[in-house]
Amino acid sequence: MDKEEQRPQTSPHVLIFPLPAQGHVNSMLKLAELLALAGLNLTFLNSDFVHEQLLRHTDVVSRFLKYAGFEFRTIPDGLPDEHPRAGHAFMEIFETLESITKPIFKEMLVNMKPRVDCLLADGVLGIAVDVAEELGIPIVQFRTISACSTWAYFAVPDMIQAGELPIKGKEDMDRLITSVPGMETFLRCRDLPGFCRVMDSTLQRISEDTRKNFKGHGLLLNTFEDLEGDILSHMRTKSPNIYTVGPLHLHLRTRLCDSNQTLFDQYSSSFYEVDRSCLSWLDKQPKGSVVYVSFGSLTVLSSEQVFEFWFGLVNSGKRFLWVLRPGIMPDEGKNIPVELMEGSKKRGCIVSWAPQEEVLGHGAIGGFLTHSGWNSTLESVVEGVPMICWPYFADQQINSRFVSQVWGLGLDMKDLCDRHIVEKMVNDLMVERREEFLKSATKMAKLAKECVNVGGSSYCNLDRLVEDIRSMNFNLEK
Ligand SMILES: O=c1ccn([C@@H]2O[C@H](COP(=O)(O)OP(=O)(O)O[C@H]3O[C@H](CO)[C@@H](O)[C@H](O)[C@H]3O)[C@@H](O)[C@H]2O)c(=O)[nH]1
Repeated sequence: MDKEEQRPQTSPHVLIFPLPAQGHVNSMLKLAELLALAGLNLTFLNSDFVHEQLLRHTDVVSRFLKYAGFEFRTIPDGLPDEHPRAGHAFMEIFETLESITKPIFKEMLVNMKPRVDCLLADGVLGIAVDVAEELGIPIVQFRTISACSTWAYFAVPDMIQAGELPIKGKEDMDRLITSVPGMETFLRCRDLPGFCRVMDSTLQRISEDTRKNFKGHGLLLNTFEDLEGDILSHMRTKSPNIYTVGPLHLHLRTRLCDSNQTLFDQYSSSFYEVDRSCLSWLDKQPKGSVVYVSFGSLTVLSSEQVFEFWFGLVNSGKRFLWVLRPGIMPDEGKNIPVELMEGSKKRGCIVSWAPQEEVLGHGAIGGFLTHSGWNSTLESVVEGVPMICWPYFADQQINSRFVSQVWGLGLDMKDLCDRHIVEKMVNDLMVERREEFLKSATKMAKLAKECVNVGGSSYCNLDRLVEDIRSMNFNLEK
């Protein structure tokens, strides 16, 4: 029996289309599994490149076989195989998605059987919105970033109109931005993404795509009301139909446990080989003593930057577990100073990719030095781990401001990359201000759990989304 015959006939068919990037595919796969558990028929559309990584490094494809109504399909992202798909070069994908992927996607949708009843597309895929509109298919968009970042992106035209953008140069960085409702008192120029610093086509595209997010049948966010309720209330004045369903990884874990499914910690959607040896190393470290360091899947660092972090970590005298992903440092080749090698041997563990969710949940972890990608931020929030933020690009700049200024969950290093600052911040996080950060982090972790439990806001919103998709009745006044 092929997949088409296995699909429950009474359920609608939803096509899920993520941006082909680790941070996007991770959360959309989790959402997909939640929807599969709810019995919807789903097609998950990966780029050929991403699908190959998943096949190589995970069992995710076989894992989804158990859902009768689930199918993976693939599509080219238009980039050559050897493209790094990281750092600022990643942005080139938006051009090839438009020129190469879009027409293929349209034809795929026209011919897909059974017919697609609803498109659940990544909110940065303007191409999906265009095609859905052209073919008259209902679309729910999913922004994989925080509500606060989405809201700041939405306000870009207002910032321009108010003369607050463009930023005039380095001396302008501490100026307060006052035209983003809800952030008037603390959002500075330096908290805006790099693309706001130069008025180019990226800024225009991101701003236009974000405006489109508020025009579909619904906007889905991987966040929870207790974390971002204030900003969400501003957003709801522009788009009443917002579903907050996060933290998705915790939500999925909870619902899988409820339905007695496979343990979540054995489930990876990594594009890299996961090195689980760091878990045995963590087992040998004292409780709360280790700083976990990871900059996600897209950050690119110079060897100078790597050495500044490394010296800062070693000089802090604290234990550390550091993920140095393949390709994170394209200019590697500099000799590593002896004191770094020795300091790392004594107190460090370096791996090329870690089982991050499990690492953050390990009792030995006391803090997280992060690039403030939204998944990493949420994973830290869920485990009650305080953060030092070193935002690299895009939404990360805003997330890090909220972590330090609004939620009190850690420190924001912003544009600084200096061994003395790293050392001081590690000491502040792990010793001097430890109690203060732990208190807020523990409280927020508890609220996150409540949101995804039966009756919690994210739990109810997911049920509402499934119901709305089933009835194809997106009440925009809800
Ligand atoms: O060794 C590692 C390192 C990371 N991860 C996972 O990889 C994901 C990384 O996601 P994220 O923290 O969001 O960072 P990026 O990979 O940089 O994500 C991109 O996508 C995010 C969601 O849209 C944005 O917030 C970021 O700015 C953008 O760079 C997380 O789920 C981590 O658990 C691992 O499993 N092992």
